[in-house]
Amino acid sequence: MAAELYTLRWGIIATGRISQVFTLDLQSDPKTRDVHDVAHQIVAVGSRSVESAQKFIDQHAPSTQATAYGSYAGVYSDPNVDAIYIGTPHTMHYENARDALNAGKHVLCEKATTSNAPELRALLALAKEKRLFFMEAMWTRFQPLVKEIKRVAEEGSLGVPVVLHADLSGDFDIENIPKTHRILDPKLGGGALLDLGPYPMVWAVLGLYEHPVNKNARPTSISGSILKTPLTGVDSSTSFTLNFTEHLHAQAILSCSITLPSPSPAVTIRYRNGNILVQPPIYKPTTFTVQYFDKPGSGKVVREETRTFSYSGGGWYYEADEVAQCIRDGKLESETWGHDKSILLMEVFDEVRKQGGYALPEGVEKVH
Ligand SMILES: NC(=O)C1=CN([C@@H]2O[C@H](COP(=O)(O)OP(=O)(O)OC[C@H]3O[C@@H](n4cnc5c(N)ncnc54)[C@H](OP(=O)(O)O)[C@@H]3O)[C@@H](O)[C@H]2O)C=CC1
Ligand SMILES: O=C1OC[C@@H](O)[C@H](O)[C@H]1O
Repeated sequence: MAAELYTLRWGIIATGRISQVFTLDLQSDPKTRDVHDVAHQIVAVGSRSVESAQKFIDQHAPSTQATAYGSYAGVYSDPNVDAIYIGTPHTMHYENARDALNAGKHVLCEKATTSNAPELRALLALAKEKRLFFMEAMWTRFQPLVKEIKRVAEEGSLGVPVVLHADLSGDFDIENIPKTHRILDPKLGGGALLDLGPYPMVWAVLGLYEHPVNKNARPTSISGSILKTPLTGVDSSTSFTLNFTEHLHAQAILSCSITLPSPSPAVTIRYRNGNILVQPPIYKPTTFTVQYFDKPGSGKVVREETRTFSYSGGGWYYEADEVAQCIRDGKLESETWGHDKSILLMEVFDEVRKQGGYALPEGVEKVH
């Protein structure tokens, strides 16, 4: 018997770049990715101006008959909306998600989920109290290639992980963009760590934290180093290391920069029996290679398999399908990217910012 179709009705908050591509992906037919049990409908778009919301609908969702609102609050109070997608800059996520939850809506919130871990903890407590679903929009974790890497990493041939390197960097042309751009403005949580850091972290979570031998044990130590740009004082390059020593003896060496592209491979997970190499971009990789050694620890590669994945659209629809399936099933969090992982990310970022001396301007962090 065919599964009954559940349609999730979305309200989109903000009309910037990520909201545009996410909205396009929501409109792609789930059957094209072999999803037959959930569908998506865009019913409302909220912007700081109604003209911008209407322009967004005309350009990116013309066949949806979505309602345009000149405020985010309009979307929160629309009775036709089930779930809110939050695509504002990082430092607004806390207030936006709080208001959406207080209005009784489920939430999918862009990364970095909040400005700091206390804000996220407050949101998660609120979501729990209201019995509403909340998920960080960690789209990478839901992509088929990433799920396949997890299968390879855990099927046993490679043994336990020892060292994981992951980098996400990009040349944001920081000398020439306005200092008010979200990547440079400290009031918007600018810099590499909060914008790009979630991606090296998703690989550390997948390769080490989630590894069955690790039993979801958190890192036992975190050390970070921050290089700030004199332009605005945000971090232009950041590196951080996590040790997982409770059940593994493994280390994640992570980095991000807004001044140059990533190296290739940009993720390397090193095991006693081989390596997994992932080509950039690590937020949406299409190619990975698995290398197997002749004997444990030798480093002599005797077998190598490279696999390439492709799919149409942007790849954000996988996380949207997860949200729809979870809400349909009455879940309050995703089993794949649960609250523990979002908290871990924010706690790591708080610690790295503390060690690196990157404090957000007074008043930006709403909960301490
Ligand atoms: N998952 C992914 O692949 C990606 C995620 N992101 C995340 O999405 C978020 C937004 O990024 P992105 O779309 O690139 O950003 P943009 O600057 O393109 O858009 C942000 C939008 O937020 C709204 N906004 C509200 N207040 C402000 C403010 N004070 N300054 C600027 N914008 C404001 C605006 O919409 P309006 O005027 O309609 O209110 C604006 O268009 C970030 O947290 C980022 O980390 C970004 C890129 C990719
Ligand atoms: O989420 C993201 O992924 C790609 C990056 O270029 C972007 O800045 C970031 O927000």
